Amino acid sequence: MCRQLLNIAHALKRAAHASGSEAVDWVIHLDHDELFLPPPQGLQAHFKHLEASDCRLCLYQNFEAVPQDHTLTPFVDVTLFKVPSGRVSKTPAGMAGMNFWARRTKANNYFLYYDNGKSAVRVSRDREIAPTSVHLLYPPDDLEELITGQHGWTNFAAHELADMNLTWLSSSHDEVVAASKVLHYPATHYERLWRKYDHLGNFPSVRFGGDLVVPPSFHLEARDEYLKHSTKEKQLEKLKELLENAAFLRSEAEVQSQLETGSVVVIDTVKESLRRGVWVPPRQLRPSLFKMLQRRPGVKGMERLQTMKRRPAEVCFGKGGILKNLDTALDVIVQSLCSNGWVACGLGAHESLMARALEEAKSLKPRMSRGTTVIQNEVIDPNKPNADREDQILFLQEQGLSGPSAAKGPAPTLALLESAIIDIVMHLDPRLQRSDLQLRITERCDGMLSHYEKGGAYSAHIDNADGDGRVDGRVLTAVLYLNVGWDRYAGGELAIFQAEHGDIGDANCQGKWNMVHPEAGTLVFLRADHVLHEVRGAHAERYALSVWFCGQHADYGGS
Ligand SMILES: O=C(O)CCC(=O)C(=O)O
Ligand SMILES: [Fe+2]
Repeated sequence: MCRQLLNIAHALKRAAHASGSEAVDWVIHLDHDELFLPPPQGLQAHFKHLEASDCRLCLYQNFEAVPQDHTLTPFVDVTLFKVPSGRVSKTPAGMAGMNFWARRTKANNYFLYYDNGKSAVRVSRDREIAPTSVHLLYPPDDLEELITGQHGWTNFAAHELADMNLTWLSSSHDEVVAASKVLHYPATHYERLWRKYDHLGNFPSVRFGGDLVVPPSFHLEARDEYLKHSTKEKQLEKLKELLENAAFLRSEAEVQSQLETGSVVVIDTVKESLRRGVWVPPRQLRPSLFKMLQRRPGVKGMERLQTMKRRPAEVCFGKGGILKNLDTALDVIVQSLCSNGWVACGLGAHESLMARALEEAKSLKPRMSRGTTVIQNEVIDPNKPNADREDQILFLQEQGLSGPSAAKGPAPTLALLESAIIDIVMHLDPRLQRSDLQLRITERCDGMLSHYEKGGAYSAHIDNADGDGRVDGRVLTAVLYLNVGWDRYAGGELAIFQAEHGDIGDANCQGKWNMVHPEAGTLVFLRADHVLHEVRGAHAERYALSVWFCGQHADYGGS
């Protein structure tokens, strides 16, 4: 550790005083078993981008190599990486993926070695700084300025920062930062593992004179395995077993199943680059914010789209609904989302259940408040005369209406329907990952109950038109209507625009509006970040339960 700190101090000193061809603007500390994977646009553009925002420090997460066989040339052979825990979906599948790995070590470790990231720091000329640690290169004197000016960025998820005492960093959702990563190849051959522990020998479980206790870990398990045996042959054999059991995926089926849980990701850009001898950038995986905003039609464009033809939407699976044809239904939903961006289906819940849900929704009316629109993190005042939505809303969990005590509360049926929607989407998730959309659901939002009446409408919009201001924005909207005995003459249709020619932002876009009646049991899925839709004036009381799901590209991190 001392040697590493001295190395960094030396590098920073040289960087600060260097000039001409030696001049250096940024320093990043990497071990020799690590690589910095720049974002899709390439290193140059990335750092320019950061400089433009006057960022002084970036902290990148690391991705831990998962070998499929022993190799001494991991950079050319390993293409599977464990995804940092903060970026693994908190869905049942994601949790199963994390547990799959944890169960493989005595200490229940997900990452075998460290899972904090590595930082890059911008160097000021003629100014020497001492690094804070090998992982966090920020100059301690600058901390206050970094905090107040929000000059430190990280691609760690915001909810992870508190655990690492890093709340002073801002978690950036910018796709350029989020796509940059450190690839860590800590143990890819049993002989190298043996050498490490042969070198370290019987090291103590405490560091810094006892101030830091090394927690139970794969590191200590490997030390103990080494010490337990006296001959080199035996030590090699046992460490080989240990490494394979903890770190390797040996069959295609195992690889496939972990790719599906989202605990691992394929990153073959390093291998490809070394093989071809030129830098092969990872492909761009997410549309940039600029492109997303460009996709939104302007006022004139919207007026034009409003003149396009309207037709009744097809509602799939009729009375039997999704629940009675689950497997086929899931396939049809994914197929429609791929080709059209939306689908309307019957849920198949019993009519009496829907009637109870409607009663519960009505009883909650006094607790509802005006829906708000958020554009680029700014809440638009719903009382402004030109407000785009006229609904009343309520969030279930926020109001204590879902969760373990839901059964005793005033809305057990709504809570049940919310879990049914979530269950269906959890089943859709692996299919969406394999589909052309290559979409992985990573999170869900609190269920929202909405109410429209007296001609109330919600003008044409895309739910997540600007990235939602977070790393994984909303990608899927699910809306279940609760209106038993809905009178079709009362309007209130959900109108979904489907482009047939061009994109909705293009001046010559052509397409049709698909009109869905908000009848009890009709469940609509639409792509939250793509599909333009509106609620037409509703002249009767209109209730719906919506759940949004966040996600990311399934092979996020490069192909
Ligand atoms: O209730 C509906 O039909 C959809 C409402 C909607 O578009 C929204 O809340 O974003
Ligand atoms: Fe919407």
